[in-house]
Amino acid sequence: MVDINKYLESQLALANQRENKASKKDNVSQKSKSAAENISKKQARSLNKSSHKDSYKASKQCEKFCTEKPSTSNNVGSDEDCEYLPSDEDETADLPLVATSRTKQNVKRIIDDGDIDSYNDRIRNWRDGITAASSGKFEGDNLSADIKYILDGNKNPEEKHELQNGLCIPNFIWKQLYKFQRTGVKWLWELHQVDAGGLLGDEMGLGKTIQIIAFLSGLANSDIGSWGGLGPSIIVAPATVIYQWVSHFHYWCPHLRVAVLHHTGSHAGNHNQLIRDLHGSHGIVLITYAGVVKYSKDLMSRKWHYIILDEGHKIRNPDTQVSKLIKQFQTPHKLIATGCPMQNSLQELWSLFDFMRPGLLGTYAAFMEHFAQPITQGGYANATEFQEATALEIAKALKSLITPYMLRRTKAEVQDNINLPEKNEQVLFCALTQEQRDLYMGYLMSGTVRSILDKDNKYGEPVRARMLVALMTLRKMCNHPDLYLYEAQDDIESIDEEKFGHWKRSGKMTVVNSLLKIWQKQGHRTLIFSQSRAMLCVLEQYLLNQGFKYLKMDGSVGVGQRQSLIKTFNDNSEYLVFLATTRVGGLGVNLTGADRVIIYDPDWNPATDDQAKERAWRIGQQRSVTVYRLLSAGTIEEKIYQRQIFKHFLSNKILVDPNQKNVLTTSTLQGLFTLEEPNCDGDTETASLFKHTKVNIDSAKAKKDHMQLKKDLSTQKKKVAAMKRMAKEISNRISRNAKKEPEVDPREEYKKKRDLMLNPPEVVLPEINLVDDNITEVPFENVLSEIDIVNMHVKKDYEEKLLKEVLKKREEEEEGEIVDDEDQTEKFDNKSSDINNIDGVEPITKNPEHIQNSRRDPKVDKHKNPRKRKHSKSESVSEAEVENLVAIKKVKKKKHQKEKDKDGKKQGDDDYVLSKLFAKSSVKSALHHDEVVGLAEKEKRHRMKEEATKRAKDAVRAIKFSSK
Ligand SMILES: Nc1ncnc2c1ncn2[C@@H]1O[C@H](COP(=O)(O)OP(=O)(O)OP(=O)(O)O)[C@@H](O)[C@H]1O
Repeated sequence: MVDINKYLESQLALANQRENKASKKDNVSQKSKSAAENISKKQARSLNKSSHKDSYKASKQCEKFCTEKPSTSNNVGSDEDCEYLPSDEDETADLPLVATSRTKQNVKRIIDDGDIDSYNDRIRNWRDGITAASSGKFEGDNLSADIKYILDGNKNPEEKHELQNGLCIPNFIWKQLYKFQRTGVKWLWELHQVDAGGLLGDEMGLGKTIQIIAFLSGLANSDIGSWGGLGPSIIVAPATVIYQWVSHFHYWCPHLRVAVLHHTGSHAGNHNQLIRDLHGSHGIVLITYAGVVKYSKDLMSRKWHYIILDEGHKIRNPDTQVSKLIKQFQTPHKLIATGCPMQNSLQELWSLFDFMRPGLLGTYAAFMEHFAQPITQGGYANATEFQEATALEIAKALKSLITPYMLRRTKAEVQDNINLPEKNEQVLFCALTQEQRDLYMGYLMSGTVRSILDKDNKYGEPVRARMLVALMTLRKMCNHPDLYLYEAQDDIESIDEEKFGHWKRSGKMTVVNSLLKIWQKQGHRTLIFSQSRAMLCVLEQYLLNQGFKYLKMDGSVGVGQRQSLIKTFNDNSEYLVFLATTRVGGLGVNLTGADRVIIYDPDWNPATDDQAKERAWRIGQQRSVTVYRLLSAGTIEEKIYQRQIFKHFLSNKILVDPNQKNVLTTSTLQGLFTLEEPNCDGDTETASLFKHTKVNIDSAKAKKDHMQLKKDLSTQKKKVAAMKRMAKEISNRISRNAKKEPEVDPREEYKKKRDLMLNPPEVVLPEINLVDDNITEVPFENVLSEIDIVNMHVKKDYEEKLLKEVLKKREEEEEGEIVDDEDQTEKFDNKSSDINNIDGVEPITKNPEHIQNSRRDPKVDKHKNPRKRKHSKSESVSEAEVENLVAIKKVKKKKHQKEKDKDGKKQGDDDYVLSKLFAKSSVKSALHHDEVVGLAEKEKRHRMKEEATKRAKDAVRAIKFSSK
């Protein structure tokens, strides 16, 4: 007989063994398991409490755990900083004026014209300023564009530039505009004349604000139309940039009254009174998107001339209250300004056009069926050939439908005008720490995740809500284990404050730590963006501990103070870091004081991250910019990045090139809830998908470059020290002599300088505008793109021939360059093997195309600068005819070489930083972001096309000229 007790005991022992084996196999600690259990219970409770129908509420409930951390207790919760939520939820908060103590320092507020007395004071000061500037006595600091115009030696600030059909733009603005911005103003004027709405979609940082202000100022200065110029208008903008508009208006168009309809505005009293006053004086109401919801009834009770939506993609979701309300405004003119007209899906484009050109894209249902669906379908990598062909044709049709009402220029297209410094953008795949890995795995095995992946859904809860919560939890772990553990903890007392948020416990923070330390030494200033306020607090604590001086901007900083905070950072180089949430600090603002950007965590919406990084790389930036997007390797963050790439592809297909090819397939639900191990090459999924874009580092060369740079710096330092000594000696001598010589009156000095400014020695100024507005008749549809004009007039085969010629010429030039650089290439080849010997770094195969690209410097292409070309007569003469020409070429070549060397060093700087990170194994691999989203390739093609087009234009001109 079998002893039942013995049998049971043996079974129990076996079961225990199995369990132990299993737990050994899943490699997850007890701490991780209990944290996952705890959090699963808590999340289930919070889901039960919230409405199951509303997944958004559920995810917010979860988010609360994070924002309730002790270190953030002084912060006010705000929808602006919705942590980790898909970004279709927008900033809608009407925030009270609260600022952390650190942000209060040195911050001077910008005052709008809501209060009539302060408006009158400002106008009086401005008029006094004009008088003072005209008589050479201006000493104030309230500089406006017209005063600067006088100080620059121009006598009459009333001079105007007249466009066709009578729009008069003050010269002090017109002369400041870049050529492409002038085209933008003309385009706005064309739209105005045909009563059409439009979308100014220039890439971020190209001065959409200034183009709109120049145009409005033109209207205000011209007696035209039923309003006799500019009528009362509304500008809707995100809270963070509302005061940026005020300061831009005060600078460029000082006489206009612009008032902020928001509780931070200077107007005290009834808002209806303010609306009435502004309406009566043809002023401008500046209002936030949340403000439109609040005051829509009062605003809509009057007729307005213009309604302009800055960052108009805020109405991309047609179902939100704000979109619906804004579309009810019946103004004759409607404009949208946004650098990201399409972010996630085609429905967004429909929504924007539904505001400014209702009916153009049909009804929502028809658009989705006939346009959106086939284009999206044809975009997947597994689409059939027919689906692809259909998508291409429909995308082309859609592009040509919207083109007349949308003007979009990229930075690459206008680089010759604006001369932006280099930008290097990379995606760094950071290793998780052991603790993060353990927690991640533990949570993947928890009940919450199991219930999501359960096909039968026997748990009965809405999957979307649970999924959002689970994804947010994983993202917290990727950022820092404590964001998760704090939430999982039952007992807050047990939290070890010493260790809480320590940088060594997070892979990405380890990378940040290394980056900041190197950059501090190199004299760079950094913007750090995170989706999450809790993460910002962890980062803030780190910065405090390390003694880095920083400023921080999130939803808790009052709307009225944000602009001043930004100015403080830009003006004071003592602040090394600017911390901001992506939603608050990433939209519309100018943060050119920094030249390094870290995007700490990716957003589902690529435009949110793109917006953030563009804060530094924009007009006004003097230094080359490096952007690092941090991703935790193998985690949910990689999947988010892959979604970003797909969305990029979709918007490029409509806005840029319908022929764009996709590389990604649809991802599965299971795929989101995995932790991928690197493959045999050490790459995770994304890195191996985009292997061709991998960053190649010659660590030995990087080190050498770095040492050289250091040496240069120390030589420079020595030179500076010697110069200082000399300066001291000279100043001693001067002070000895000073007793003998009469003192120079500083007023006399100033007078002399002013006289020189007012009557400068005669210089022949280069003519900037190639086309005279008064004599050129440019039909409306053609103002959109000069390239299109030529394309329409020039035969296709002729174009192809030109293209071939250009390509041939390029090849020849490149060959020349390659021969020049052969020695260097050899060195590169020999040393590139060094990096393969570093621990934790996978072997890197050199991509010859990448090396070639990095050698090519578009800035030095002599055909690129139309201004120079116009005045360089020597170019039309052969070298043999003009002796000096060779010398000019040589000089140019030297300059070319110098610029190349400089860029090489900049690149070396970045390579050095990366090689350090690789050496520490904190970064697994790195990709070139621009190449991943296909932009680099596109830019290359664009430049080629541009060159061919320019030639075609010249040819057309030559033919016209010859027939005269
Ligand atoms: N012609 C110009 N002269 C001087 N500064 C300019 C000019 N054009 C633009 N800028 C400056 O460039 C910066 C970017 O301009 P602006 O904020 O208008 O860009 P944007 O296209 O609206 O960007 P975003 O899409 O990010 O809001 C500003 O600091 C602006 O003052």
